[in-house]
Amino acid sequence: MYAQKANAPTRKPVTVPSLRAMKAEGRRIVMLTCYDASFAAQLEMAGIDVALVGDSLGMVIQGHKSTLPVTLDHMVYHTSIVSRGLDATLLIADLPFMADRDVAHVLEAGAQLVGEGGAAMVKIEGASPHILEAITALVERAIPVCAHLGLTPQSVHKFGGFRIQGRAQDAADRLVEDAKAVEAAGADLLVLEGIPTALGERITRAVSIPTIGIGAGPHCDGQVLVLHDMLAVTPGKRPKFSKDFLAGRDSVAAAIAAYAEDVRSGAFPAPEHGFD
Ligand SMILES: Nc1nc(=O)c2c([nH]1)NC[C@@H]1CN(c3ccc(C(=O)N[C@@H](CCC(=O)O)C(=O)O)cc3)CN21
Ligand SMILES: CC(C)C(=O)C(=O)O
Ligand SMILES: [Mg+2]
Repeated sequence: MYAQKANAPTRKPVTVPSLRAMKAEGRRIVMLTCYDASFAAQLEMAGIDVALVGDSLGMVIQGHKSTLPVTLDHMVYHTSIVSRGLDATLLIADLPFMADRDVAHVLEAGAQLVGEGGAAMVKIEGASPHILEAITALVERAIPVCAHLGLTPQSVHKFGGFRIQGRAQDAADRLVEDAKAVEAAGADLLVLEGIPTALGERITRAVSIPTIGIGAGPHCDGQVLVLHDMLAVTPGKRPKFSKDFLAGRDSVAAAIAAYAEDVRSGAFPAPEHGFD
């Protein structure tokens, strides 16, 4: 961890219980992905609540076309270097593709991401029976879990691309049931990705744990974006739900601060960042 800057204001550490308190009090949760110590220090100084070491690093750091080639070793490495740049910001790490092959692998991955990597929480995609079992197994060992539903990128081949999920009524109903199931299994946080705005609102009301949206509309309890998308350094096409916060600003610090302010005020996401 970097030493506290002499005149930097101190911030209370963000914790798993404090995220629940934020939902209860209607204070929006600000989350960004992060992959190294220097950017972690930028997130820390901007007062970002949660940093996510996403397996999106396979795309924006490694240059792959999906998140599937990312390994547990890659995730542990990036989690450990991000953790050195953080202080009060809560750190979450993604479980990579196929770390969920069985509960033993999930627990080993959780042990490495939290024990070696320094994450406070791990994120796992989906709500199939073996995922629910894995969530409970982690929570029973005091590893808090962030669930992830909707456009879960590790299912890209099943979806036939990065497609918005939950558009049909039956698919929407299934996602509401999945959200209740991950909460019942013990998840403390829920990322909703690539779903219609109305469904983001419905799920946020159906669960008592905070929801964090990315392409899920403005009614979620918080928002997350891929860091490279909001700084517009992602090569090629960026998802429609992202926004360039560096445009018209003169520093990375100003862009990250503006993102935090716009999420907290409700200015981001705007209707054009959502799906009907
Ligand atoms: N740079 C980056 N940003 C992300 O948000 C992101 C990643 N990488 N990698 C992992 C996943 C993949 N994600 C993506 C990627 C593309 C679309 C996309 O192109 N969506 C279309 C909508 C398609 C539809 O309507 O069904 C879009 O226009 O945004 C969405 C999510 C989100 N995550
Ligand atoms: C987009 C977020 C939610 C993610 O899972 C990632 O960055 O890998
Ligand atoms: Mg991910």
